Amino acid sequence: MSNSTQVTEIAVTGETNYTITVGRDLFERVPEALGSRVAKVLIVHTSTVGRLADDLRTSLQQHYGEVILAEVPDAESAKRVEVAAFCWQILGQADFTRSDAIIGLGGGAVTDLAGFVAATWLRGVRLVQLPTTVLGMVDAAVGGKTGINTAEGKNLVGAFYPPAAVICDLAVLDTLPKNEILAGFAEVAKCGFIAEPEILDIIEADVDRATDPTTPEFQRVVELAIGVKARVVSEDFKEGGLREILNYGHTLGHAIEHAERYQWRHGVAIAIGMSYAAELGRMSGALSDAAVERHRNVLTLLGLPLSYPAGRWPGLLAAMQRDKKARAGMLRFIVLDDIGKPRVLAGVDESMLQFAYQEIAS
Ligand SMILES: NC(=O)c1ccc[n+]([C@@H]2O[C@H](COP(=O)([O-])OP(=O)(O)OC[C@H]3O[C@@H](n4cnc5c(N)ncnc54)[C@H](O)[C@@H]3O)[C@@H](O)[C@H]2O)c1
Ligand SMILES: O=C(O)C(=O)C[C@@H](O)[C@H](O)[C@H](O)COP(=O)(O)O
Ligand SMILES: [Zn+2]
Repeated sequence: MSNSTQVTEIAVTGETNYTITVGRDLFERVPEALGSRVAKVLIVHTSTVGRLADDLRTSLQQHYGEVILAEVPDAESAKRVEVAAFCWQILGQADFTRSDAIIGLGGGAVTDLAGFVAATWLRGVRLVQLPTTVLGMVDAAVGGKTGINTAEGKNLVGAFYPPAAVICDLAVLDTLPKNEILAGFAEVAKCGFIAEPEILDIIEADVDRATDPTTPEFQRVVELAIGVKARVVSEDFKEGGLREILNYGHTLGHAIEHAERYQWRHGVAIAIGMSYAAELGRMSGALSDAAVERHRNVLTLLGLPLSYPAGRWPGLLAAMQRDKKARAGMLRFIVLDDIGKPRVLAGVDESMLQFAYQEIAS
């Protein structure tokens, strides 16, 4: 078990090369991550991490000519084209060039937006991600998927755009409310289900320690989850195949987020999506009752929901048709044959989809 103050570096390789650093009190490394060519820096953040943004700006002003703050609306309200346009306007008015840089400082919503702005400004400027939620650290900020939502659905506009570096400073989680930590653990558990059962063991052994950012168990599960993502992204950056496994629970989960008008936390919706995917895995043949029960147990330990109202099925089915994994109008899901054995399930009969939904409907 690693010491909670140790610093770990996890490499993403292949089509792209960068390092994810995990530890405590790491923000002094930001100038090194930005590099010496940079003259101006834009820090995209929400008011919830305003103090961090102010402190970071003050420290970066010793190194760079201009450090600008862009405060954006909270949570999913940040992932709108109007907010991207607000950032583009700041960049334009500050004469940002290709040798300048953007920092995403916040939860997954901010890092998705900041990444998208970095990918699109002048067709790409340097990006450093400083995630401040568990979900951002294990997932959103670390894999180079960037994007915003549209009225029709989640993440429908975006780009694959790698960061130059990701710094996961666990100390910034001191202010993160417990319900946000637990929502982020949906993606941690996802990595446990699809690839790394040790994560599930640690959660089952002592969920309070596993979800307490000051413990070695917490740093261990965060690093294991980042390791899963880094390995997958290194092999398949642009989601030609393997990367789809990171979408476990997301087909229904994204439809629920849409149905809830993006007022729910992503991880909470994904928890229900994984409970559904487990039922589909059982019905499509291979997943054992015990493995389905393990999903329920782990998600319940984390205080995450497993079910959604029965009457919402028609709307969810319509929203799922817009899932990025669908091909020629045919829905595809990630299901498990066993814990750690994901596969694509395609061409499923609508009646089976509905039958699986009945198993999780409240
Ligand atoms: N790009 C990807 O690969 C990827 C992966 C997973 C999720 N996502 C996206 O990430 C988003 C969800 O991210 P999230 O769960 O971090 O939600 P979020 O970004 O909405 O943050 C959750 C809440 O925590 C607050 N917050 C953030 N850091 C804080 C801190 N240190 N102290 C106190 N409050 C803090 C935020 O202001 C917000 O209110 C979704 O839009 C989802 O689609 C993207
Ligand atoms: O990194 C990936 O690939 C993922 O699928 C990770 C997901 O947890 C994440 O929510 C991602 O944003 C989903 O992407 P989408 O393209 O299905 O919207
Ligand atoms: Zn996700």
